[in-house]
Amino acid sequence: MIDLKLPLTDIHRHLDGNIRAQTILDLGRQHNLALPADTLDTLRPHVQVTANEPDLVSFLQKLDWGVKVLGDLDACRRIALENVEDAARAGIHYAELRFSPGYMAMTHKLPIAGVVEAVIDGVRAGIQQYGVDVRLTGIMSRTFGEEACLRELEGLLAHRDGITAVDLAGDELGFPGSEFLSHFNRARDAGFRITVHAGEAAGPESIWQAIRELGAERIGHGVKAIEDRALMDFLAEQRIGIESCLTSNIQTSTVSSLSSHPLKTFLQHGILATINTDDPAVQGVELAHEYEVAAPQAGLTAEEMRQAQDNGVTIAFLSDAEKAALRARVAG
Ligand SMILES: O=c1[nH]cnc2c1ncn2[C@@H]1O[C@H](CO)[C@@H](O)[C@H]1O
Ligand SMILES: [Zn+2]
Repeated sequence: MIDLKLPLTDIHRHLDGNIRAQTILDLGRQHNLALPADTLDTLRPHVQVTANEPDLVSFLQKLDWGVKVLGDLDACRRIALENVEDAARAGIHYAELRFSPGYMAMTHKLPIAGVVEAVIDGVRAGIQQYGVDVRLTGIMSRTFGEEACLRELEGLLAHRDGITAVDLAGDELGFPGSEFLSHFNRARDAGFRITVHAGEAAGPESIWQAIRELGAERIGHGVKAIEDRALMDFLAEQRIGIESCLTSNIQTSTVSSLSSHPLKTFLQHGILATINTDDPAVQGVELAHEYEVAAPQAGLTAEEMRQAQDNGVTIAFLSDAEKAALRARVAG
């Protein structure tokens, strides 16, 4: 259940994991690209999860067609703008949209800094048009290795003012956080806020590593913290928030069923855990589904959902004044 008096936030939402199927068709035609299907219905199974995937890496392949159709920087601007429209339609007041500029640039060899600029542009236009408050997080896609991540970081640094935070995402098992120390040292020196995907495919040690060595202020997913009581204590004490994505965790087979999802325990433990989508278009779910269907199935009470919703504002990458303004705007 969504509390209408509180801001609705989605602070873990991949912009390049939320490309509309119709837009994939349009861009495919526009750039003369061979797609696996040419109608919405037949394309859908290629770009959307239809049955739970066996693991994270299989799930992530569903994002590939969305970025393969990004034939030029205008296409990047378009999907950024549409993402803000989608967030507005979902009733979201404040969204942190994350994207991997190197992943978006890869197929058509677009300039990475150009992709960053186009996304910032599209999002700015969307904010004007739809009135949603948005911040951007740049992702380094670990799946493509250290060098590729360095190029992503450099593209993000070239547009430092338009980017709030950096993140590490992709294949957590194949590419441990320890390979990216220098990237995060540079990101922190530049004043970026830090969130890291950790404890999704790998265990609690990956979360410890993200906090201690990469400087994570928040953790994406963090599911495996449930296996380490000392870590849960630490997350609560240090106010390191968890960005939970319930349906995503089922679709990647990270958690076997919602009734065994650790979000409820995290909240009971006093951890600043939140409810988010991850990759809405790929998952075929929006944020309302997470509050109205998934969270109750994960055993959350109305009060626990309200707490999670409130935590979304508390751990947002905003200043205290911005958080207060956001709360006041919605409380009306
Ligand atoms: O649930 C997830 N876990 C880990 N990485 C993810 C998830 N969803 C998307 N990406 C990764 O984020 C980048 C695009 O924004 C890509 O690297 C994609 O694989
Ligand atoms: Zn994610």
